[in-house]
Amino acid sequence: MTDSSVPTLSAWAGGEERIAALTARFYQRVPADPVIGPVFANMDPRHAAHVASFIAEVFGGGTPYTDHGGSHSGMIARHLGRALTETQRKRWIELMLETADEVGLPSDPEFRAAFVGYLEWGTRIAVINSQPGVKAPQGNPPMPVWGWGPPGGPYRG
Ligand code: HEM
Repeated sequence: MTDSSVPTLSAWAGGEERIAALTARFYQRVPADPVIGPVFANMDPRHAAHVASFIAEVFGGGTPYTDHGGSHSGMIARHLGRALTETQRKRWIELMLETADEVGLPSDPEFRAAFVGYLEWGTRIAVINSQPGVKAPQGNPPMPVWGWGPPGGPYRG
């Protein structure tokens, strides 16, 4: 049984709109970044919005990504063959966390622990899937689901 008085990570962050503000600013900053700028040289103009709806869905904010035809396997497919490096992964996270501060995402310990945990997990999965020879997933793997984790709920002082 889930406790309905505990907000989802998406709701705590401010919903898909706030997550979209985060990704919009992040991908605005990306082109000027010497480490990850080149990785996104041919970025789709809707990329930031797609990543926002993906994260909102993973964070319990409804199904905006799958409602628009997205799937976990589709997301994985976008990373295949890119041979992402650990240096690029680390810079992606660093820039994302700087941007989270810049756009004022909640900074309480509970939210940030869950957020960083997801970014660590998600970026490592992206790097693994991007290595040469990794094939597209079979079938239709479910969307990941991320919650509050060990802290167990939002910061209440
Ligand atoms: C939690 C971590 C991550 C998430 C949730 C994520 C999510 C996504 C999603 C949803 C797409 C598909 C977007 C679309 O359909 O337009 C995508 C594409 C892509 N991702 Fe990621 N990603 C993550 C990590 C990374 C990292 C660490 C890198 C590289 C350092 C990366 C590089 C890319 C690139 C280059 C594309 C294709 C962009 C384009 O050309 O339009 N991703 N990602």
